[in-house]
Amino acid sequence: MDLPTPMRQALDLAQRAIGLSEPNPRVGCVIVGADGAVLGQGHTQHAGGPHAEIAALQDAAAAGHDVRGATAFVTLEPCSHHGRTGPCCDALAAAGIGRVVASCTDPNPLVAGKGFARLCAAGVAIDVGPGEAETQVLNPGFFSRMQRGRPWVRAKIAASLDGKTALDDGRSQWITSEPARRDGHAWRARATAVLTGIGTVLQDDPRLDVRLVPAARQPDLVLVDSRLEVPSTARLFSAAQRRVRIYCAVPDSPRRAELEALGAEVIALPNAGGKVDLAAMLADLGRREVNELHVEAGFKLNGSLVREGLVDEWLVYLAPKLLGQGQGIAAFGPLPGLEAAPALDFGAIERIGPDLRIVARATPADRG
Ligand SMILES: NC(=O)C1=CN([C@@H]2O[C@H](COP(=O)(O)OP(=O)(O)OC[C@H]3O[C@@H](n4cnc5c(N)ncnc54)[C@H](OP(=O)(O)O)[C@@H]3O)[C@@H](O)[C@H]2O)C=CC1
Ligand SMILES: Nc1c(N[C@@H]2O[C@H](COP(=O)(O)O)[C@@H](O)[C@H]2O)[nH]c(=O)[nH]c1=O
Repeated sequence: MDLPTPMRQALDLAQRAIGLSEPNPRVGCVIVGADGAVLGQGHTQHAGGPHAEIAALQDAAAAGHDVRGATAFVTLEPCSHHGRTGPCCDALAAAGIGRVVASCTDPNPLVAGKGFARLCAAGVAIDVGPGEAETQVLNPGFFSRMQRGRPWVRAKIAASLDGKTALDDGRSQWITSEPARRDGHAWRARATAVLTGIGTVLQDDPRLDVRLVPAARQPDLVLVDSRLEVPSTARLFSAAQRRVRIYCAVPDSPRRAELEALGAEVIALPNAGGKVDLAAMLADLGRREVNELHVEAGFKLNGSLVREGLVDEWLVYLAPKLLGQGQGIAAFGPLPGLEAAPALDFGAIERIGPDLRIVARATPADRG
């Protein structure tokens, strides 16, 4: 079905909220008069700032447009609750908007349908549906958190053409090109948080921040470190204004206070094997409003995440290089074999500089 032009414009605006609106969804709004002229438009701003509908109403007011009787095209059900901002449905009704066309109902079970009900009660006509699939694709993390109580997990891997992600001795070396690494930073920037394992920190001392592309905010850093071995001097602590959470398996470690003094939050979630309980960690991150979780980890943590069925999407960069048998480390530790392998669907495949970028998603049946 062809989308109405204003809804297409609203979806384009929603894209601009990527990396900005966390933990709020990426939403766009276009207000159109009876003659089809655009009266105001906007998208979700930073958390605590205006939602898309308010930004569009403000835009219309700034241009001196009268929106009474106009139609608001918005990519998600207008909110009905007092959160960091006031309810958008009340603002639309108070401004005299005559009709709201929304892509879909809010996936938050606590508020779903309430915005529409309030608009109806205020005499505003409602249409729901155009752009629903596009809104879900744009907001996998928000929908995942609301519907499954955990983030959308996207694991990035940078590998040689034969799938090796590090040298045998674990030495850090760039495998992929500078354009591919810059592209990887853009994916970091859209995530609420970046996750890594202690093995990667001890080997590479990575920063795992966004430096190669502009960023409205730095994603949080999440570290899986069973025994709290991360050195206090690790570079991941040096990024300014970034929240660092460390999941461990030792509730009473003497290192906790030292790491907390560096500003890190330390959370003990042990599993039966004395490592971090990864499913419980994802549920905890969901409660802490993490929408998209960008994983850059080594073969051990990647392997555990795959074996537990916790990865929703793969972002794989392949460099035109071959390391061959006996050289280089595979992207994953042992997996259960071809019969039990998780089913994946390829999505977009693009060339980034000299490398390839492949996006693959776990099929819905294989997502947790
Ligand atoms: N090319 C690429 O895309 C990337 C490559 N790398 C490379 O990977 C290498 C490091 O790999 P690796 O040592 O596997 O590091 P990881 O980042 O996978 O960290 C692994 C550690 O996480 C801890 N852990 C805690 N709970 C769990 C759990 N439930 N499941 C699995 N692990 C858990 C374990 O520590 P403990 O035993 O203490 O419990 C384990 O040793 C480096 O050489 C690095 O350069 C890393 C990232 C990306
Ligand atoms: N080797 C490799 C990558 N490795 C990943 O990048 C991390 C370093 O991040 P930073 O310290 O922020 O620059 C490193 O620890 C590992 O997770 N990434 C890539 O895009 N291409 C590559 O060839």
